[in-house]
Amino acid sequence: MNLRVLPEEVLLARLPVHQYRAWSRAWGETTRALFQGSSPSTESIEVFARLTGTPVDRVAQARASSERLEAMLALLAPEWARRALEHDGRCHVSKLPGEMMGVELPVDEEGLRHWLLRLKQREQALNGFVTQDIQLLSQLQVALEHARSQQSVLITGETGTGKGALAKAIHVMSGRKNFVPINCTAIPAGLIESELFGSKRGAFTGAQDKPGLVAEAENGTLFLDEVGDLASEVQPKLLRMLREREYRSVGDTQPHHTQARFIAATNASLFHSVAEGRFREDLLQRLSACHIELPPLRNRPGDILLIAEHVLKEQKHSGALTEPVRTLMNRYDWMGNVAELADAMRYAAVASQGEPIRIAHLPDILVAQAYPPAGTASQIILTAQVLSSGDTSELQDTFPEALDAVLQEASASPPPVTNNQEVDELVAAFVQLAFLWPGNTAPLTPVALEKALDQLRTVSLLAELRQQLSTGNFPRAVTDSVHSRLNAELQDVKGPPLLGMAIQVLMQLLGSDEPNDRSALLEWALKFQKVVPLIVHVAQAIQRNTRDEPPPVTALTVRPAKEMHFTRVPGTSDWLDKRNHPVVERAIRRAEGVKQRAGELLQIRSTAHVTKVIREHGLEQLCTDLTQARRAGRRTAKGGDRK
Ligand SMILES: Nc1ncnc2c1ncn2[C@@H]1O[C@H](COP(=O)(O)OP(=O)(O)OP(=O)(O)O)[C@@H](O)[C@H]1O
Repeated sequence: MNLRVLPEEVLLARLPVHQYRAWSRAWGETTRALFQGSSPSTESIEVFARLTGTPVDRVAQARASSERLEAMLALLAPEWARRALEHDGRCHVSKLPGEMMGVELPVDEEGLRHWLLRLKQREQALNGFVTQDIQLLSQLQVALEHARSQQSVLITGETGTGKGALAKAIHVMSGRKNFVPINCTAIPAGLIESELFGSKRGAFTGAQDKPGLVAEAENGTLFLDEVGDLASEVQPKLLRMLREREYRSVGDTQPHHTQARFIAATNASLFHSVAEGRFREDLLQRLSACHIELPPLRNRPGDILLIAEHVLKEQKHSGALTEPVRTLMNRYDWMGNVAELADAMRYAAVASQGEPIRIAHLPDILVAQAYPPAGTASQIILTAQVLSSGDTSELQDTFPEALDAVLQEASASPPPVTNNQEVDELVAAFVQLAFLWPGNTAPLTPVALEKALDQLRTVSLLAELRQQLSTGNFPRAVTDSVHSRLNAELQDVKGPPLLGMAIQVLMQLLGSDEPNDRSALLEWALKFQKVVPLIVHVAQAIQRNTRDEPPPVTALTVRPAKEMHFTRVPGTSDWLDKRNHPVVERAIRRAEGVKQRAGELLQIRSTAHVTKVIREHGLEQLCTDLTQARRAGRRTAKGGDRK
């Protein structure tokens, strides 16, 4: 049975651990998508098929007739299912972290040893080539499968996407001897033939007996970089060599045989070049026995920080990036792809002298291009991040004016919302600010809660900071005064961020099963002045319900003291009242995607995780109550209409 739903197999034989994690995350998300709702999307079936190496129609059929992953696996892999049922120790369906399911693979020890050996080899090979992009991972899979063959590989992709790095990885995997690169652009047309094939003494002026790069790559790999620029007179000779594994040195009459393996790379479209007559079609066919197209970095944004950390570690740096830097890196348009990213990180590693990378350590061009325009929500996010990163010298050095503008704007009125993206960013800004609330696991007392409620008005908190910043002396005194003021304010606000919890409650509500189009919700709910009071209501509800409890109350266990309905909590009905009700209704109906977006921005990968956080914080009951209250409110409103 060619079914590869085996994280263990991936772990042991197919991918190194960090890539296995990406794989298993995709696996988890896909299986969840498959089993959420009644009919799974075509996309999730396709992804599942790709991940498992099972034909799409078989997956679709199996899914149609099973309600659980185990049952589906039983259809696709009955032998495993039988053994799993019989509790065969080495074959069972097991739960992986993050509620994922996996099937453990029965392997004999000999096989396991063999796999481990191969794993080690692969890890080494792909050490310098990191990705979590699922499409690229499957391309790598193809590459690795071809590694040991003698077939030529053609790697295409924009400049700096890592063609050379991948060629090297394939070479290492092949277990061959030398890796001999040649850049076909760099060598003049007149010289390339002798460079490649070698020459006989006297073949041309100054010619010596010289073996070429093909000979050097015997039993190894010849990497033809920028092959699209290969001189047209050399193309037939290369073709002959690929076909017959034979070539002649310049000036030599005797043919030589070669066992070299050829990997070619280009950022030009060879298909175009063929159409324009600049590249031979038969040569292209020969070179591309296995073709891998490397996607540009903009199509795999999840790789940006992963590769950045990897490059930093290569530079013996800890790999730590401050939050604002992460934001800027994600905003930057990496035209030069991984090569540009790697250069930027090498620069930052030197500039930071081992400290976590801050904005000031990044190349100027990156900061200038990626820094969001003044007054936008994105700028608020960034500002909030900088403030919370505890290193305001970054701001003073680099953006005092920008910060001032942001804070002024934010305190005067919510940033203007011009389009959906801006609205999204506002949400993000708000959620970010909420999550920046300093917190720890010490008890949350009612007094502290009172204070926290005051501070829930994030905008006024920012305004206060602005006040502090504008009256203080740059640089140290300001920082100190801001910090001491904040510290005094927040001193006894302990526990996980209250505002964050409240937002999660809100998101849980808004992310209820109603589908699609979030713009009305966003327009209504996610402007600061409207969300803040709502959040405060929720927070006050928590407070009221905890007041009866003798303090201290640990925030981690903040939950209604007894079974209660949210509608009974005084002060909460006004957001469900007639005036707001239709708006809330509409908003909730259009809420799909908010949790996900917020989750993404918080680097919480799945909505399930957000839900988990809510669960962990004991807010589930509150959510249920809120949802019931909403439904009850809806019924009342309908009843009212009928009257
Ligand atoms: N996936 C990756 N993981 C880690 N480092 C990478 C990755 N891809 C590329 N790099 C690094 O980025 C740099 C540029 O990569 P490389 O030279 O292979 O790109 P290229 O596509 O061959 O560029 P060009 O088109 O200019 O020849 C190298 O330092 C390489 O090690």
